[in-house]
Amino acid sequence: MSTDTTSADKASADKTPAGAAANITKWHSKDGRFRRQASSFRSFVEASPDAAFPAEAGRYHLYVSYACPWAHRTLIVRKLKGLEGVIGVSVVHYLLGPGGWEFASPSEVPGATLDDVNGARYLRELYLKADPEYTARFTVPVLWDKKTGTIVSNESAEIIRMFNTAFNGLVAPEFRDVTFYPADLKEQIDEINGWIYDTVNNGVYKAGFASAQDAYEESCRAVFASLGRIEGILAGSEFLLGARLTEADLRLFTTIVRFDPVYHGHFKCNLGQIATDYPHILRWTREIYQLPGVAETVNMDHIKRHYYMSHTQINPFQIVPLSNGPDLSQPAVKPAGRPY
Ligand SMILES: N[C@@H](CCC(=O)N[C@@H](CS)C(=O)NCC(=O)O)C(=O)O
Repeated sequence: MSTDTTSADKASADKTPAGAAANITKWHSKDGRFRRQASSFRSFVEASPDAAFPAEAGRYHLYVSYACPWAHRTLIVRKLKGLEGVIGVSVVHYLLGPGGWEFASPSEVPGATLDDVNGARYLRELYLKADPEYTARFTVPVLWDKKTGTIVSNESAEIIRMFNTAFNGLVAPEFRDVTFYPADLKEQIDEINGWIYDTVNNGVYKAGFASAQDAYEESCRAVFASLGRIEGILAGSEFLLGARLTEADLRLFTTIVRFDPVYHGHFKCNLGQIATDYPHILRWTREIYQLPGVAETVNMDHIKRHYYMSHTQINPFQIVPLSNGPDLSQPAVKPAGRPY
């Protein structure tokens, strides 16, 4: 992940509401390219009771947005690892407004929650509680430690690794051996995550937030080159790395469910669509969507409203398009192709 310091990185440094309002949508650097900042809180919950952050039921709390593809990964792994009774969740309002992510009652915004753990109105309050000197962006997801009152991690890639193993002693027996990062596939998972992160997960953002034509075109073409490569892999394989569902699939899935309804139009990734041009990716998306518990982590209303209504520099009238993309509840039919 890039650690370049950009004007976007510093966008949240001005903590006054006016400063935040002026900066919240400034995501691109002087050269017109979007660079995602590196996450700041990088501790790990571990199984050992002697660890700085030992796994304990009810001690850790996850703050997410249903809209955010990075937060979405953590929600899926929490669900598929049977961690719902062990780690609580709070969900922010879909709108990323001038003050950053804000909590809302479910009666005000269905699907959102208030912050029952810290009583915060804005997510930024948690960051400043954890580190009063914090000057970077106030992002979701956040894994919060209720015992020490701090942020364990705000890096989704690492939160899903913790969820994968650290809490195994606390989950029901049927979830203990479930792993999305099996020892024999680690290298392959890391390798595929690398190019999928750069060209697809983050690639759509690089296309969408580019403020220079060449930066947009380069990123958009890279998105579709990788989708073509992925379509080829999934034509001959049930999941990205064979018959086992891994972390690599879950990380890609959250971008693909947003692709047709959001990235195709809003981020101008319009050289193709999953529904019509990538039958193998569509089959794979449906397969994952239909795993028990996954569909309830996909809130298309929050997803669409977040992107189309928050990024007013791209969509000033905040019109939210009607389509939700392909119906993922339809049977996951394998199109004609190589047998796997
Ligand atoms: N590296 C982080 C990235 C998280 C991230 O960029 N989240 C976005 C939402 S999709 C966010 O909260 N942005 C708020 C902001 O930048 O002000 C992760 O994967 O956990």
